[in-house]
Amino acid sequence: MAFRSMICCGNSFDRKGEGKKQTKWRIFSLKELHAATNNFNYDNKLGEGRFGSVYWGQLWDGSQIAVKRLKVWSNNAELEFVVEIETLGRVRHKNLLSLRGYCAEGQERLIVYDYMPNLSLLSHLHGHHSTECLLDWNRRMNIAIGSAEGIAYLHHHATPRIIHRDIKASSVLLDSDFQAKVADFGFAKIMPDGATHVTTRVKGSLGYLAPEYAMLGKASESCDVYSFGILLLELASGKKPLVKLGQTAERTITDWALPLVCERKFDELADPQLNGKYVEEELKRVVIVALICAHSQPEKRPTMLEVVGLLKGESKEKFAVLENDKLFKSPQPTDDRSAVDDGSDIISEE
Ligand SMILES: Nc1ncnc2c1ncn2[C@@H]1O[C@H](COP(=O)(O)OP(=O)(O)OP(=O)(O)O)[C@@H](O)[C@H]1O
Repeated sequence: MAFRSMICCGNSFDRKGEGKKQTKWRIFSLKELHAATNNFNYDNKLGEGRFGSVYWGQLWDGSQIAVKRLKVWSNNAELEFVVEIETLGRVRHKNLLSLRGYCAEGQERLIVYDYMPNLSLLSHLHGHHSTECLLDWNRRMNIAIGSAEGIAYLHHHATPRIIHRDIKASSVLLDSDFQAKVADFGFAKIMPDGATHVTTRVKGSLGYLAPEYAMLGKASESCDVYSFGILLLELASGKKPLVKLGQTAERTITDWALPLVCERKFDELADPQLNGKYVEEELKRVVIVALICAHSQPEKRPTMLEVVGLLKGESKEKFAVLENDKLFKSPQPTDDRSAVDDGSDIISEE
């Protein structure tokens, strides 16, 4: 199927502008989704997550969709599913992936989204598209600010407020203009316990979990801020949240980045794929904000609204204070080194 290679580098791909026009929220029939996805054909499969598989599809009007077919559900949870999905469906922001609708027939639970032609940040940083180097510094900055704005909207403007709980590179999708669309918000909450491979208390992903969330299982906005900090470091450096140290050992991306920041070696933090083409001031801003977001003490982390201002360079005085935080003074006091231990050893990958 041709769509697999249809990576989109500019405006021209989205001929009809489907990605931009506001689509009406509605209920889909199973029959319609079968037709759109060629009966959930393997060739249409975009990928598989913990909660189910995602398929590319095309509706009768030509618009492209992504259909998430959930794995585990039971007949009697239909009402719960519909109520939660209807709530999420009302959340609209330019940097959030809108839900177009859903289908709940028999045991089937499906969620329909707009298809994002440039796929996820993960695929550009570490996956299929990482060698194509489509993420120049300007795009990365836009993605950083856009995704921060999307999450800030969930925390501060959505009613009820939404804690994402699973911010990571694969949850940030990219539209035809490489604008960030944060996906899967509120999703960890609506899935019944047992449908994920992590513990039933903690529904996040390895390497991105705030230490207090990993240990106590209590989600809050500041846990999202922590995960966002990890995502920012990943975006700037091209490194994974857990950096390999030989065959078995791993260290967290914050453990790797913090000493470099203390020694002001910002050039060593930049993704080599950028070939030195980045704006130094912005890189420094992203990395410092990232490490403050990933502070071990939740009360030291900024809010997402503050993060937006900092990334945009609007809060110069606040940034000057952060830059001189004791976290960035070399040598590292033991307390602050633990800032970067995400406590992820309590979660198994299986
Ligand atoms: N709207 C979309 N447009 C394009 N690709 C999508 C869309 N939604 C999901 N995908 C892709 O489908 C794949 C599976 O997504 P899914 O959200 O189920 O899992 P995940 O986020 O990769 O992992 P997990 O859910 O386990 O945390 C990913 O590669 C994702 O990039």
